[in-house]
Amino acid sequence: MVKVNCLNPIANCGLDLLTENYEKTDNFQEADAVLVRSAAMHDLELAENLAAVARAGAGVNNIPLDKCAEKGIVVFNTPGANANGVKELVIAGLMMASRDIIGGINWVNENKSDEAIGKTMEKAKSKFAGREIQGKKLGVIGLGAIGVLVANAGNRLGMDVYGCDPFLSVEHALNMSRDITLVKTREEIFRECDYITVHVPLLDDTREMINKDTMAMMKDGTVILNFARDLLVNDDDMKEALESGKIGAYVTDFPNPKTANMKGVIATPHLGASTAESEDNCAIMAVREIMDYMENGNIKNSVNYPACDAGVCNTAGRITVCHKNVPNMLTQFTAIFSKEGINIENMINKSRGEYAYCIFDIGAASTDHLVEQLQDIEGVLKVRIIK
Ligand SMILES: NC(=O)c1ccc[n+]([C@@H]2O[C@H](COP(=O)([O-])OP(=O)(O)OC[C@H]3O[C@@H](n4cnc5c(N)ncnc54)[C@H](O)[C@@H]3O)[C@@H](O)[C@H]2O)c1
Ligand SMILES: O=C(O)CC[C@@H](O)C(=O)O
Repeated sequence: MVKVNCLNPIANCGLDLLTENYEKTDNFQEADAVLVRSAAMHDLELAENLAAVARAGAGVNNIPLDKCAEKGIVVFNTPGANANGVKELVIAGLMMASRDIIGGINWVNENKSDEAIGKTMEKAKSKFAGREIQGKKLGVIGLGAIGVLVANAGNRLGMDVYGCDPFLSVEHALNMSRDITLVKTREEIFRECDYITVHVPLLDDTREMINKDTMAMMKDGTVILNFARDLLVNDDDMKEALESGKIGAYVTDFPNPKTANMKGVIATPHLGASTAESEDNCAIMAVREIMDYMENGNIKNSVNYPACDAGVCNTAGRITVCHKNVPNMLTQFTAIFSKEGINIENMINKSRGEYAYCIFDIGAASTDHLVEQLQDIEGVLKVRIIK
């Protein structure tokens, strides 16, 4: 029985895929697999039995990826599964920053008892006048699942769209409208655009990419949209830029104690992926990834181990090994099978940075004795019997 712990609520349509071989547990420490959304995992103790963590979403900065890799715990995410939900909220953000929709709605609420509201509003409305986005320049930093959808939507809304992504994948490039101008550096976006939206993961290279120096390059009144992570922006510098008018508005899905109370900020409470469709897509993808890993040892969409797919095992046994990507590991593994007189019928070994993963399909049923010997090799992080 595989024990699954959910650190956040996960949509039922995903959990319903779990068969009778799986059991939900409220105890994180006894889980073999964990499903998580935004819960912070950095301070959690990782038990020996934990084999997999699936993030029902894109960002994995709430998960200690290296600590997991070091313990042979494979971490998955669900690329693209919530991208449309975020894109739609970004478009709402573009509109809210351009037309004073919020000021207007607040005015109606404040004046809802006015019998003559139909007349008074005609006088009041000039306070809430805005500008149109058509013909304005939109800069998209990060052209991944979300960035490409935002760039294409901006283009369809008549915006002049610039995009930047030093690691642009072929898949995303193929999905991008040819009307979008690709630039090499984010500085070109900072200098050119009226609206700048960031869709990058939070990494050392992207942390506080919107700061005093980069905002100094921007046109006066530039609108910044941040539906990625709050730490991509230096909040103190943003406050100064909003006060001086350098930045016209800061739209963020990640308010914190500083920005929640900052003049010029339009904030939503991390709502980007909070749609029934996104939650369902993420839950289904995350559960399928966990099931394929637990049942077959296959890895798809991992963020700390290489992709590895051996299909369903049709030999007598299958053993998987998470290990350090260092010389001489395979020789030591195969020596053990050879000593036990077991034929390796199929074998896949893949590496990713410091870590590697091996699937052995063997001609005999796997035994605890085999696992113990493999586990004793220096550099081996986790060994699992699949069959
Ligand atoms: N508001 C929400 O609810 C919500 C929902 C989903 C994702 N997110 C955030 O949005 C981020 C992007 O999500 P996604 O699904 O598009 O992920 P993704 O992995 O598909 O795309 C990220 C893109 O950023 C690019 N990138 C990395 N470093 C870069 C750099 N220095 N400069 C420019 N581009 C760089 C990558 O090449 C990739 O194409 C996530 O990491 C997450 O933090 C927020
Ligand atoms: O799970 C959520 O609600 C948000 C997910 C989002 O931040 C992500 O990175 O995918």
